[in-house]
Amino acid sequence: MVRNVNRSAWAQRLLGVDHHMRIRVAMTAVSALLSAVCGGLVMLLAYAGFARVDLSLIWISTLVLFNLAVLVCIRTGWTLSLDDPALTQLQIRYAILSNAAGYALLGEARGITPVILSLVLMFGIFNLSARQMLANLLLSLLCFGIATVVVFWMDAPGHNAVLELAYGVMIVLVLGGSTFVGLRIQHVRQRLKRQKHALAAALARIHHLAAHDDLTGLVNRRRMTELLAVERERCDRSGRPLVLALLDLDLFKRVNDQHGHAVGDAVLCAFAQSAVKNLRSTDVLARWGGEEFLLLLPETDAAGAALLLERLRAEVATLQVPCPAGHVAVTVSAGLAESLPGQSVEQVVECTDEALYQAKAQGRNRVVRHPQRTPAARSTLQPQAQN
Ligand SMILES: Nc1nc2c(ncn2[C@@H]2O[C@H](COP(=O)(O)OP(=O)(O)OP(=O)(O)O)[C@@H](O)[C@H]2O)c(=O)[nH]1
Repeated sequence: MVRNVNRSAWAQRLLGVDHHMRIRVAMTAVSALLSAVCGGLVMLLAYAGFARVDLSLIWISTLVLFNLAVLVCIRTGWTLSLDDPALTQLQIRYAILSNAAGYALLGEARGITPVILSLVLMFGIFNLSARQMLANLLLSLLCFGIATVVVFWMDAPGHNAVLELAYGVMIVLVLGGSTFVGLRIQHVRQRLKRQKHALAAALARIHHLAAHDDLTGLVNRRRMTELLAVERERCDRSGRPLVLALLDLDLFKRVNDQHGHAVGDAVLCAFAQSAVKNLRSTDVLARWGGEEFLLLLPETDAAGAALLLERLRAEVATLQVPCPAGHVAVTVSAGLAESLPGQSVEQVVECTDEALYQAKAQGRNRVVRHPQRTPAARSTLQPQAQN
């Protein structure tokens, strides 16, 4: 257990804490390790007489030093502000130049360099675009073409027209093949990425549909019930009363009967839009039933809520919803209630329903506040405003 903790502390120190940093450092370290192994192989070939030891040493030293410098730059966070914080393109471009130089300098051991390069190109698969990969392939072919000319020009040991031709074909095949595989993997990755985004969008849409009313776009009854439970707990903690209002479009059946269901739907939408415009961002208006809407007013006392509802009622009365016959006008009635200590959400909603019933009974197009907070008025419901 203690050993595991020590090991992870060491891993954190070496690779960093950030997930992306860890991946960058690990990838660069693996690439550096592979370069070191390839360098070892070249040295082996040099000591076996296939390449000049001094040139091989210079070639390997620059390769290892470059890799170490890149590793330090990444691990210290120096590259974080760059577009390519993993320095992938720089590493690959360096590998292309270095291996092409190796091809020209390493004598009979030069055949190993295109293989090393194809290995390095693989590291670009995850970070480079298809365009960058193709550009790297072209640069590789160009550099190795120049290196081949240099081999002939310098009369490098062991060179021979047939052998160089074979190497040339192999270089094209190895680099072209690794780039092709890289492009395929890129393609699959891009498709997976697109599918992931599409799935995330579909999931967000499903969440939205589960919580919202299709017609008006308002929060639906299910979601409102959850929000009410949360607000109830908040009120319990703060000692504030829960303030709710139930709103109902007046004589809405008549709108449907006279103008048709589609116009009725348009009226519902127009009402919802107009109401939302008059609310604060913290207020929540939900479609509670057919033409019934429940309004949750956090951080608002009943007096403030009554003022807001009155403003909303007046605004709705000015609505003119276009229809084939001209315009439809509607009014709204509202029942307002404020919770007593210990009252459940259902009880408060019941109070709003009673107040709404009174608003309708008193002639509609008005706001009625439930009187349960004012004991003197318990037997009568108080109209707040009327036309
Ligand atoms: N167009 C449309 N109509 C709906 C929708 N949901 C409910 N309704 C209609 O709303 C009407 C409600 O009518 P009632 O409950 O009788 O009440 P009202 O005519 O509004 O009268 P009061 O409430 O007493 O003012 C019914 O005709 C329902 O069919 C809807 O989504 N779209």
